[in-house]
Amino acid sequence: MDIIFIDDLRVDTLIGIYPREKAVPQTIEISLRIGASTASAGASDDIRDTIDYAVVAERLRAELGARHFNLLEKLAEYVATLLLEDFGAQWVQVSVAKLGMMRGVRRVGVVIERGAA
Ligand SMILES: Nc1nc2c(c(=O)[nH]1)N=C([C@H](O)[C@@H](O)CO)CN2
Repeated sequence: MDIIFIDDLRVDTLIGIYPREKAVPQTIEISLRIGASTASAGASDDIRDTIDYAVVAERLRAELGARHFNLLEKLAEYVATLLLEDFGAQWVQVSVAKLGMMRGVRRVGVVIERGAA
């Protein structure tokens, strides 16, 4: 399977189970592996024949900037569903990380895979 990827996309969103996390946006990092055939864009050299990673990034910033999720698991599920249903991905791996949440830990997060590899 071909892969279109985005690494460490920074997005501001309300995320977390604590009252402060529901009121103050945090910056999270999202990394995506988007499984989709790139053969037709590889032949045509036309952006309309592929999943435009710039459009994906802007869509995620807009969607997540307007929402609150308690858990990273739920946010990752939301992103995976969006990529499969709205962007026509066949398979996705979604990694979502919070930064500096715990003393002595750089990042914490979840990685999920959805769709058919
Ligand atoms: N598996 C998870 N564990 C935790 C999450 C989460 O989203 N998934 N979230 C929190 C708090 O919101 C966190 O920000 C406090 O450090 C705790 N554990």
